[in-house]
Amino acid sequence: MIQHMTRASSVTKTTYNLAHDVDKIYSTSFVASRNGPPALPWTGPSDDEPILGAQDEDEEDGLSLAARDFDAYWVKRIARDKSRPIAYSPGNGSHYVKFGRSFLKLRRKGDLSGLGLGNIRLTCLGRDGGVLKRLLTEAQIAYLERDGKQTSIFRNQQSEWVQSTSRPPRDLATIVLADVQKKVIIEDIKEYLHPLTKKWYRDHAIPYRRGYLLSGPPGTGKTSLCFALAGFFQLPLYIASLSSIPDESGLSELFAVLPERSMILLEDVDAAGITDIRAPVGDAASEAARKSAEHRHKEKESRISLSALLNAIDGILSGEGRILLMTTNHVEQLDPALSRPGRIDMTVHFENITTKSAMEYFQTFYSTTATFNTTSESIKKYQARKLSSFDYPETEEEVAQLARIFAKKIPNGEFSPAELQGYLLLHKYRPDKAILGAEQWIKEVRLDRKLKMGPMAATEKSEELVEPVETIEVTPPYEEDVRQRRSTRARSKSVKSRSRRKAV
Ligand SMILES: Nc1ncnc2c1ncn2[C@@H]1O[C@H](COP(=O)(O)OP(=O)(O)OP(=O)(O)O)[C@@H](O)[C@H]1O
Repeated sequence: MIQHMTRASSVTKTTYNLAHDVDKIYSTSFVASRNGPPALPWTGPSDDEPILGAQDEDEEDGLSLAARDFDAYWVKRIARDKSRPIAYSPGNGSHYVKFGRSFLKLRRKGDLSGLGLGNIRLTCLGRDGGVLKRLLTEAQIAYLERDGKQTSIFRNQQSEWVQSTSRPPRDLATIVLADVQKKVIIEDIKEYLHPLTKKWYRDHAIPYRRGYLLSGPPGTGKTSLCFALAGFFQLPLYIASLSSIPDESGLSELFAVLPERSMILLEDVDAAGITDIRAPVGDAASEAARKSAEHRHKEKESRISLSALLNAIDGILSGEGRILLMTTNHVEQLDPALSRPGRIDMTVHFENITTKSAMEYFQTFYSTTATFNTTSESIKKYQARKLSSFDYPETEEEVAQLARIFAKKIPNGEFSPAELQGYLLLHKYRPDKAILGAEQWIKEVRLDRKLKMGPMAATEKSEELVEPVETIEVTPPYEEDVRQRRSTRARSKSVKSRSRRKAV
């Protein structure tokens, strides 16, 4: 909001950090905080007073030092953490700032305990408010330079959105999901975001909103897909869990202030213990949803009713232009009213890992481009040391060959991608060990599940569990395969050197 006044122009803003833009702040009242974003300390009370702590070292430098000498790196890292930069920001009240040649008055009001800036009112003397507009434009540009490519993530704190972090986008290629499913959802969102679609909705008097339901067992990539989609479309992601919202008016407030072109993720909607059930009495699916909701309501006493949730999603106060994503582990337990078209326009089903997807996952995990993506000599040496006892695949084709051997050992649909990721993380640099240890890992996970199910189930299931793992046999044996790869490599090297000699 920009106000022109007879003698002064002023602007009230709450969104941008002004630290980059103002040249100097003349004030004696500052708030020192270690909570603020360390990269953006405000100018301190005096130019001579150093800002304590330094910026984070360049990531590549840190990695190089760690690769050479982990102990030295760790001492430095801890010292740096202990002297985290202290950010000074103007306290509540009036301050004077110099921006270019102009003096501006800055008045701050609000809660200084959190990360937010509270309410800042800027006033400049004179009739020309242009200096304020310039300041805000520069602040916006500085913000975009710093955070433009990152995915901004907001979480609800009670009934307010608070930016929790910005992080580099997750590549969609790292999500194991059938290519066709990925393509369908991306095309659908593209179509929705198209300006002609918006016009079409308006012309047909249909509320311009789109909803997706992501369903599947735990750890199959529902939340990860939301992060990746937000990164792909460069949209801010707003995440809320129904159980953390204090009451129904809080819920509608959260939906009402969502900006156009944003994504909102409601996690585990089946687990929220919604308090009224609208499924019609009669058919079996609705009955199941009703019973399960009643049961969960008894257990959780959620403060949010189903009608309030439906109202927030598509009521009159709910903003337009946003994309709603809901995740659930039990699609069958959702009230049909929640998932009807108009609220949920597309459902994406996630599954446990299949033999085929295990192969793809292994390939992404050990991709040579991801592992050797560095120009630093010390990091290369470190990797060479780590891999010295093993002939790490040099090409993507070699990784694919190993992936095929690995995938044969993974039974269809028994393990989640999260479980598989946990296992492969134990062998980050050793795809050979991941292959050799797979049967043992499968046995251990099965045993672990049996123990978690309790002694009764354990006895019932014991038959199943002692059965040998069906997919164990690997032909050719792993060692033989490595030998084959080595001899192919040696052959291709000798062909290359022969043709080089010929060329000479
Ligand atoms: N399909 C997948 N592709 C790639 N990584 C995955 C996949 N599924 C799970 N993961 C990995 O497993 C972890 C958990 O995944 P995520 O939180 O997305 O699962 P979820 O389906 O949302 O689980 P929950 O239902 O328990 O919330 C993440 O670290 C993620 O990298």
